[in-house]
Amino acid sequence: MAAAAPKRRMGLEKIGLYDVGRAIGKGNFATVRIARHRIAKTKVAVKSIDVSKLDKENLIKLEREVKIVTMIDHPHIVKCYEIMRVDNMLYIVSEYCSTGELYATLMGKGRVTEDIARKWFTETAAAVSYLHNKGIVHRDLKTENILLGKDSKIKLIDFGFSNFQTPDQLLNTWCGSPPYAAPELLLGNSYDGMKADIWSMGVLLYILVTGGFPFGSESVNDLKRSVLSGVVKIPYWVSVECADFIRKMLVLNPTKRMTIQNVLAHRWMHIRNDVKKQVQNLESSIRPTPSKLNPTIMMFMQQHGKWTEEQIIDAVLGRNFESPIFATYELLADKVKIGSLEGTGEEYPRRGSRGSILSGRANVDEQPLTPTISAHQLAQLNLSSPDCDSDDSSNSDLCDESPLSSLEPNHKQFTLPRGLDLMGNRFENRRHTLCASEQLLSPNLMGQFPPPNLLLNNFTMSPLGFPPMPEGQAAEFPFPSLHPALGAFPTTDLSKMLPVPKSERRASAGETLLPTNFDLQQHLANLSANPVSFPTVEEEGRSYLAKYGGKRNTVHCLGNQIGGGVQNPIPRYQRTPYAKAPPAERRSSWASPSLSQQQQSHLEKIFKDALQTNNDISRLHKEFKNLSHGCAQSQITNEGSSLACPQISITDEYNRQHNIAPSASSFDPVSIFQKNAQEVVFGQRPATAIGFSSTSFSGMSTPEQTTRSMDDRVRSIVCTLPFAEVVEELKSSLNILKIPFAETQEMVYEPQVTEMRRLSLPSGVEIGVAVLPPEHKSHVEFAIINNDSPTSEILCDQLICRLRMIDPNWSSE
Ligand SMILES: Nc1ncnc2c1ncn2[C@@H]1O[C@H](COP(=O)(O)OP(=O)(O)OP(=O)(O)O)[C@@H](O)[C@H]1O
Repeated sequence: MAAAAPKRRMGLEKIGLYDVGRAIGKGNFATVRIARHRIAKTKVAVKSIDVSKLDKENLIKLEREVKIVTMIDHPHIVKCYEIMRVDNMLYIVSEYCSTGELYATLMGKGRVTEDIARKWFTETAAAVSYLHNKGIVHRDLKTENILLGKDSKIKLIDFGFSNFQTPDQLLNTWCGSPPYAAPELLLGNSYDGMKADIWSMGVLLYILVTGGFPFGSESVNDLKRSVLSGVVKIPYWVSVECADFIRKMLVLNPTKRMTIQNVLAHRWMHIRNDVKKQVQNLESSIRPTPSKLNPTIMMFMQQHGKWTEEQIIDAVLGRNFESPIFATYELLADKVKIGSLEGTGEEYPRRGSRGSILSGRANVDEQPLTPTISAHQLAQLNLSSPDCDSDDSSNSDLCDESPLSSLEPNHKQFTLPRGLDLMGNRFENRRHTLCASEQLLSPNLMGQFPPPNLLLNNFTMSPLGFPPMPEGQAAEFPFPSLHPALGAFPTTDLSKMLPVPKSERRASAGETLLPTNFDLQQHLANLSANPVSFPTVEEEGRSYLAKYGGKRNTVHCLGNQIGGGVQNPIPRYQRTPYAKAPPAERRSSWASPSLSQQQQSHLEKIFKDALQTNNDISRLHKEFKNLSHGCAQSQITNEGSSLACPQISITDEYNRQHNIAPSASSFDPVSIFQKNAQEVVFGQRPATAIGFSSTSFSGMSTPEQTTRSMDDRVRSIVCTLPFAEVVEELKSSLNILKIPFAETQEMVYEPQVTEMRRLSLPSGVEIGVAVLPPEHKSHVEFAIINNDSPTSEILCDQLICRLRMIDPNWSSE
């Protein structure tokens, strides 16, 4: 039943104090993956770069990026927590924004209203103003480098091309993305990076309010021509103020172009918006280097991280980004909104006020050797992160079957409707930053740019899609040719945007990354020739089972007992009522509320019999038929056997999260069980009858109960004491601690069926006890499946300690 906890973190790589999961982004040289800090339990983004693959120029750039990200701290810039260097790899750990790129949002929405545009643009401008005031230029402002955090807050990322610039200095390196590049860059001139940023901001605002790019082009040369023409066509629905603003940012002559101060002062920015106050508030919310350290966090870190007070003080006040201590403190501080805890009089004094800088101890009050934390303090550490979406109590969306392949997972697993498929796969369509050297993109060589690519082909055609019809006008303009914006925007059918063939993705500097016209034609031909078809539910079920071997995440029954010796693909140590499979493999089983306890017991009994009588499941099959009789809302025929099991619903984590199938699919579990099932679940949750994996796209029934995502925070112990004694000990410990619990009895269907006792605590801790072969010892598992918190961890630790005390022969798995 149980295993050592680390082994359960399937698919999660451990780097430093992080469990690193699936990839969420890919850049020129970097892969960005989602991760979770093991102490703070905060989700973060980890950008990994293999430095051995970088040339000297890119190494310098990388070190500059590191320098810049560790010196900036702004509410609208993704915050860096830690820099790790392991072997050839460099990892930049930063706050995680789950909502994704503005680019993807715009791909879905098209243009946004001017009010929304104003909010996002003001936040971006505040971040750029902060950078420019610090003498930093971003040089790659674009919708792909703007993420949306919690509450749709803008978070600027990607400082790969940022640099320092003194007031009179001009820069020479060509970098950025062509559609956002200022004319002086396109011309290959030396340039003022700050003014180049303003140009990119002009393009950004244009995209926000129109849904398309301002300059059309068939190629970089055409783009250049279009930019240098000085003509910016702005559709009629854009307000006069906004059009004026855009034009002032897209001024060809950089010396006449707006500065960031002018941007913040433009009247469009002030419509229903107190920009000055907003920017001031933002600047004042930038946390200064803490003068005092939070005592609760200090104690928590001493207990959980086993660091000394001195180590913590040194790392935090020294802002040592290469120390896990600093990152842990900052992550915890962000959770408790440190500001609210400061000034309580209990703080640790800042380094500067101490007598001895070296020891850091002179003025520090002696703390108790074993610091204690009150429940109240612990609760504060468990607060959500105030700003970003980093707080999370589970690793549920960290893992994937194959972390790196997850860059294109859904493309393969689901057949999406045509438009969605092509638009939604941002990894295929997204534009990448070109990082060309000056020579490569010098005016003379620009004409020799590689073959036209789709992105550039579609500049005029609004890669973000045809501008949505003005509200209420759609009916009046049924045909694209009649669209009021037609004069300015040649139409493009976005559904025909072509995914970039892998072979053509650019790997590095200055490459073109998109397909040629030939590929486009081929693609269009294929589109009409092969209309997209959805797999049937059965096909999905079968293909999922074929792929994942019917894995599921709860009580197990060996598949090789059934249907001819297929080995259960899940190693014994992972087969636990609490272990979590990576999300790609995981699915939730929703049970039938109509399945009574009695019916369930009956099914269990038949199943047990089936195991003992040569795996004959015909009775079970019949039973399902009987069960389904009279409630056949969704008749599903599966190769001759017509069964209706509308209440046995299967969906998967991905569908649920992405609302693809808000409901689940139902299909005939018995037929699939006969052919493919490796495991069967009875009694996983009180009402669950049977569970299979599925990657269903088409939903049919409604989940009757919300699934609880299984966290992998599992502890375990193997006791030599009898099962009943272990259960009693746990129950009496909980009673002493005055912690209520619900007790349920379940069966674990191993070759030898055994009883399992489950104690469910309202705080989200689940304790399972079962006697398991081969030793027939009492295996106890503790899982925090909800509201992951240090308090829950401490409770599990205490109970484990208690069991160890009464059972000197205990062992770990
Ligand atoms: N903090 C984050 N939270 C969520 N997603 C992120 C985060 N940081 C990066 N990403 C995702 O990873 C992608 C690549 O990250 P980033 O732009 O930093 O890499 P890069 O190598 O500099 O990319 P490029 O070559 O496009 O400039 C982003 O576009 C974004 O989708």
